Amino acid sequence: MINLGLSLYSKGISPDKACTKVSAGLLSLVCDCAVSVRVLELHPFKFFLQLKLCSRSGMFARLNVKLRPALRQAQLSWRHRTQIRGRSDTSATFHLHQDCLELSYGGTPMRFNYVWLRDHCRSAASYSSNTHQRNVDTGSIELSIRPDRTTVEDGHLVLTWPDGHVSKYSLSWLAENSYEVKKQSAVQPRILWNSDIYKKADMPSAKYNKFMSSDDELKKFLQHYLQYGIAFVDDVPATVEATEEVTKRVSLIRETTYGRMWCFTSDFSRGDSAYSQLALDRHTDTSYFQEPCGIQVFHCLKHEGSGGRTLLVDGFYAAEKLRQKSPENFELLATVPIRHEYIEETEGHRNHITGIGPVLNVYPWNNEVYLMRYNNYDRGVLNTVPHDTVQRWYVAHRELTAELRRPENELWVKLTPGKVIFVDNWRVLHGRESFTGLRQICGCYLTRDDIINTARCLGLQALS
Ligand SMILES: C[N+](C)(C)CCCC[C@H](N)C(=O)O
Ligand SMILES: O=C(O)CCC(=O)C(=O)O
Ligand SMILES: [Fe+2]
Repeated sequence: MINLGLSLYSKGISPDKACTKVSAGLLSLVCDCAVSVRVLELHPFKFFLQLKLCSRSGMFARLNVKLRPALRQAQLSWRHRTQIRGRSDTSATFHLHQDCLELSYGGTPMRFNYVWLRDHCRSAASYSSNTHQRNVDTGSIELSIRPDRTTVEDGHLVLTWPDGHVSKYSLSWLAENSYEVKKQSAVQPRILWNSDIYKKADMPSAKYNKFMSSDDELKKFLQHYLQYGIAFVDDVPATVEATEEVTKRVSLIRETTYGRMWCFTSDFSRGDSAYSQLALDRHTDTSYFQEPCGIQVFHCLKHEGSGGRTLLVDGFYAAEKLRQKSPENFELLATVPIRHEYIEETEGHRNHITGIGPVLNVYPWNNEVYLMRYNNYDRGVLNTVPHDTVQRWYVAHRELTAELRRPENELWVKLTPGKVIFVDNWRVLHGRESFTGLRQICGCYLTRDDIINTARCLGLQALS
């Protein structure tokens, strides 16, 4: 870890404000080693800003900048997150321990297990660079394996194994793939929002024609979606077909018991409150699936009446508030498995679906929330929790509910014909106001894997 003083040539930065006020390229930092740097990308994450920096001499680095909201002209401490790339003078040192090889490179000490190193050999015999698949038979690696010879040559760690096989790993590959670097990185850089933050960010909607024809427009849309968990396409013809066309640009449609593309109105055609005129409190959908649907798409094709606005709440913003205020309640919601259930017994439909998992799902290596299940309508009988935990669970659930219900966290939008919204159903809760008159909504669910696949193929950082 390197600690340097930094002067921030941008005033009034706080974690919340940073989300809206600062965008890539606006910050100029000068560090006390007299290297002036430019910000290429910026991702606010918890109490850090993640910056991708480029110096005049072309060095790249990713940094976590810790924010101290109280300071206006902030003196910030910063932490090296990954190696500095493109430097020929980057030195590396290694140490062979009993159980691992310790490598110091780019300021980060990293430990690599010996079996791991043999297992991750990238030589042609061990790994196919065409198919990106492993050829090594992991089951045949001696569990007590150690290299006979270890050197660093030309930016690579070179190991010779007892059977004579040589493995070469580029130092930057090792750094990028080390646990030490991963545990400091956000899998998905996000901008957490309340209504004010989202409105001030003033994110533009994509426009149908451009969205359908330009990959750049699609990329911008996906960047927006990945950062905020919601994104809009405007000027879409108010038909199911055009809505389907738009969704197919980003992902495969996930067919469910509601169909592939669905169209619903308040006709009680299904045994669920969505098919009524009632208000619906904030919730995530399909919490009763073992894997809740990743994305929900809505397009209001028609509304002749009043009310019916859509409510959106960033569940991860609320979860982070809970983590700050009551880490033990956060922990409880992240560990106690609960059941959600969908029981439908109507003339045309019989379904009984259940899914079990905690309200908050957190990656264990970096404590990042990646999925929230929150649906009080569909929450099943609570019998997966021992007696002495039940009361504590309700207290924790209440505290999360209070955060989710803060008026300042509510973003209300009226969906109108032409406006298609994509909602990250693992993160952003939706609800609706009660309404009168004929209101027709079409949409579909999408698979999360596929939208992220599209984003990654367009060069965006998504779940890396
Ligand atoms: C979207 N569509 C109207 C098709 C289905 C609605 C499903 C509603 C269910 N209670 C849930 O939250 O999953
Ligand atoms: O009617 C709406 O706006 C949304 C209803 C709902 O929650 C859903 O369909 O999942
Ligand atoms: Fe819903």
